[in-house]
Amino acid sequence: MSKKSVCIVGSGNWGSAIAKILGKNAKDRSDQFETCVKMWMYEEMVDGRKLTEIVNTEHENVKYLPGVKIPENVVAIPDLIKASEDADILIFVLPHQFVAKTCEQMKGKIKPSAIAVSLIKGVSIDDSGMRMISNVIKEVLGIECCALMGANLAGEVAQEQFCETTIGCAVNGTGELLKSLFETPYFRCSVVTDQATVELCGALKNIVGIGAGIADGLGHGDNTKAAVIRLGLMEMIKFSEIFIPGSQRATFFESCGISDLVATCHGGRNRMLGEHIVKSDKTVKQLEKELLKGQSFQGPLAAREIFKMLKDKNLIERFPLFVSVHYICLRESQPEEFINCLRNHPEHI
Ligand SMILES: NC(=O)C1=CN([C@@H]2O[C@H](COP(=O)(O)OP(=O)(O)OC[C@H]3O[C@@H](n4cnc5c(N)ncnc54)[C@H](O)[C@@H]3O)[C@@H](O)[C@H]2O)C=CC1
Ligand SMILES: O=C(CO)COP(=O)(O)O
Repeated sequence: MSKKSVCIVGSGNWGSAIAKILGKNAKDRSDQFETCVKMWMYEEMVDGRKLTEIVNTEHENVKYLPGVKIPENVVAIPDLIKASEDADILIFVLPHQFVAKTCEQMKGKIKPSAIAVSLIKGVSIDDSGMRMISNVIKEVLGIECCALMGANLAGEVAQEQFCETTIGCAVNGTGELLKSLFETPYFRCSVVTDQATVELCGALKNIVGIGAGIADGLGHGDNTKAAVIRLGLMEMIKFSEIFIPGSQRATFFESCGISDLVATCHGGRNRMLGEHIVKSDKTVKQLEKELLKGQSFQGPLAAREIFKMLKDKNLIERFPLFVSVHYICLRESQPEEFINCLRNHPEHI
């Protein structure tokens, strides 16, 4: 079998943490993978220097993952086509709003035999309905695309603290190939075939994470947070039953399901957003700029997209938690209303 070359499409907080894993594994498993891992970087200036130049000389993404060394065999490249044209495995790890445009630029310029894996937590909604991000990648590029999601807060993964993740992949053999690319003693990968549910969990848990932050901001404790997690999980399951034919309940017990939900509701950026929505009167956009300094909250966009789906299908009453988070993010509803939403949730009737 010829060696596979790897390109990471994206280089933010999670992209940089995963670059640390992939760089080491590509080097250690040189019978399977090319040692050089290319990383496409959306170029920007940091203190008067190009970020790609900083990464390639100091081997650290000083803007998105400061304090963590990235292996020297990971090379940051500002030109998307140069980074991706020779790759056998494309790892997509961008905020979900940038995926379609990025893929359009790559269309027709990558290896037709390449495979992709999406680490992106979000969905794409348009007039034709909902598509998983892997489907957007698949349709634009015409290649196979799997998904990898789990309870994987980037900073903790970069510190090599133990965690699990889920690879969603229905194609025989590809899941095992991806497992051997990603797995480390501190990053354990399980492969499941129910890929759509894996991806949907990744998108929906960000909405629930904002709800957990709202409860925190209002001064509520662990019992309330547990209720947010349970009711959020029930809405996630119900949503998947309605919108994903064949979705399996067991997938919610993988890392991509309950574990990611718990991690996000305790330590995620979306949880932090919810808390600050309560404690200030700033917009989500202002809070993103101030709190994340270039990183991105994926929850508010997911809440807007899911709200649109629910409205189109006349299902708003059945998903009060998702809907309440959406209105609070828009500042069209007071954060205190979130607790009423929990109190009156249809799960209690
Ligand atoms: N950060 C985390 O702990 C985790 C994040 N994820 C998911 O991974 C995905 C990527 O997240 P992060 O790496 O954290 O990104 P991030 O939140 O750090 O976003 C910043 C990235 O977006 C890039 N960017 C800005 N404008 C762009 C444009 N116009 N086109 C293309 N790229 C642009 C920036 O260069 C930077 O690389 C998201 O879907 C997120 O939900 C998944 C697991 C963990
Ligand atoms: O997906 C994540 C952890 O698995 C990160 O969540 P946040 O985007 O809320 O930080």
